[in-house]
Amino acid sequence: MTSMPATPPRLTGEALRAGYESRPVLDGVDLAVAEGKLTVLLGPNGSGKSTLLKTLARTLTPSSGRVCLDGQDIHRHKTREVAQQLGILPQGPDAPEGLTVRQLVGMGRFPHQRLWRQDAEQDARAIRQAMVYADVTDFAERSVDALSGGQRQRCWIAMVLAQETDLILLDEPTTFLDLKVQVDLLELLSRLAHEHGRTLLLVLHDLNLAAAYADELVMMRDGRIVANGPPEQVFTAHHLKRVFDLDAQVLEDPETGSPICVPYTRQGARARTRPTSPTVDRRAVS
Ligand SMILES: Nc1ncnc2c1ncn2[C@@H]1O[C@H](COP(=O)(O)OP(=O)(O)OP(=O)(O)O)[C@@H](O)[C@H]1O
Repeated sequence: MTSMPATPPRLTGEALRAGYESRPVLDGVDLAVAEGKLTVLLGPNGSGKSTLLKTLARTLTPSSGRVCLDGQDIHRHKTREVAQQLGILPQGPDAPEGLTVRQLVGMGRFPHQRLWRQDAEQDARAIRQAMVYADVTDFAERSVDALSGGQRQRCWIAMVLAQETDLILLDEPTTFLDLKVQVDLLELLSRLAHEHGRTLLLVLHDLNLAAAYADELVMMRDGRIVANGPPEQVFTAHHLKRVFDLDAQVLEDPETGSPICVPYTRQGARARTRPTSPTVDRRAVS
């Protein structure tokens, strides 16, 4: 029996160098974003994660190397064509003043609309579904700028979901969200990949959530990829030290088998083993 050929990656970066005016950031990055999987980009502040995301989404033009969408240089595709296939949520986006949640989510439909051709039913369905997924239906008619940081973040996520693209790039989508909402969102994104075949690339800062939900982890430092592969292979004490300069031990989640990192907190450990106040033996007092 012949095995099915693996789907070739639709989005790739080859030998990417990119940055801002006189500040080079990406230093020769090669990345093929795994199809139908959830990939998480990890790295310390300033390591180039957002720059890589923006370069892959065509928001930033590389000074050398190229990004390919379906095998063709992404800059050769029309903007609308790219927007129909790739949705990006940048870090800390701003909504125009007074915009309601429903209007913001509706903006995700722009790439699918033309002056002379609009499918109102399809748009309304996509907007409704995205609002349910991101759990923002309750405040659909409220102004985005009158919401809390976490509620606003969910509205932006709904907007990207309403775009109904196969490729979804999210820069720190869990910022401002409480832990339960972070977990709910990662469950949803994971379902989009595993049940609906979407390809997701996210930047996260929470190492353990990244290790728990990612199919692939990409670890960056100083504009370069240091490690790339399934969490069980790359989420190691060695890489955490090399990428984050973090001293930690990596254990295995007894339920799921996912790697978990426990940072060594020397001060904390010392405080626990050396109590600051004298211990009182209650039996001696009574
Ligand atoms: N618009 C800009 N103009 C000039 N320099 C920038 C700009 N955006 C980012 N940089 C610089 O590029 C470098 C990489 O930034 P980038 O935002 O890609 O890092 P990051 O890994 O996403 O960081 P963080 O985790 O803090 O969001 C940093 O030194 C940053 O100061």
